[in-house]
Amino acid sequence: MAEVLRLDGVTKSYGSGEVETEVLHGIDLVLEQGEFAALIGPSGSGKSTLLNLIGLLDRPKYGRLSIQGEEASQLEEAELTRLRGRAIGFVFQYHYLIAEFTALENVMMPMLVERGRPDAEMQKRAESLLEKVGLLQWKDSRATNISGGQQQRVAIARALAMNPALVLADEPTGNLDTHTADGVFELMREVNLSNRTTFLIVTHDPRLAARCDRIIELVDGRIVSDRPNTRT
Ligand SMILES: Nc1ncnc2c1ncn2[C@@H]1O[C@H](COP(=O)(O)OP(=O)(O)OP(=O)(O)O)[C@@H](O)[C@H]1O
Repeated sequence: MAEVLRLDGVTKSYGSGEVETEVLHGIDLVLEQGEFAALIGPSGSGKSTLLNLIGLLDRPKYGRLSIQGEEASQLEEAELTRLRGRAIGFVFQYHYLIAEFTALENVMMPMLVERGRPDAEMQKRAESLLEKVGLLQWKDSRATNISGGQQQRVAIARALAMNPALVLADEPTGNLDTHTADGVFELMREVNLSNRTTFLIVTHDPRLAARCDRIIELVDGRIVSDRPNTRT
């Protein structure tokens, strides 16, 4: 199986000198293509910090981190940005859609950033992604004129725009009611199964974690348990 992510002995500290505090202590983690994993743990255990490192938004203090075999610590900022854009999709608790843009334009954004100018192919791909998330008929609606669940579906379509190997989702259903959360979660699962996209999902919701294939638990900056979930 292809390895999408590898962390060896990754640490992260905040502050410096006497006030430096290590919040991640020697994280080892491998995610293979097609995995659907939950990252759980109490508030302050380091989940978002770990997601930021994996998402190449921040750098570890020590240790090695590679995405699709590319060792990130060796890369310059510009190369990191390129790797991030190509390999990783992000879904956050708040969707961060651009309010003035339509659903279609929001989904096209990552492709525009990469290629500079809109073209017909980009538009076709954005339309097919919106179709996949069940929102093609809303493509010309402004991001603010659709419901919270629909906004999060657009955010998922946007995360998939560059066909990433890995999607990092930080409390993707945290703002949604149970029914809508279930729909958004199902959608991520469908994408995982149909494209073999790897998902790492931070969640506080034990119901959702229980529907992932693997549950990784972080406590005080350490992985204290990492187990396959047999209940799915
Ligand atoms: N920018 C920062 N500067 C200093 N300390 C930080 C910073 N970000 C996080 N921390 C600290 O690092 C630790 C881990 O925080 P982190 O946000 O990663 O935890 P979390 O598990 O995601 O929590 P939550 O579930 O509440 O989002 C906490 O002790 C937090 O106070």
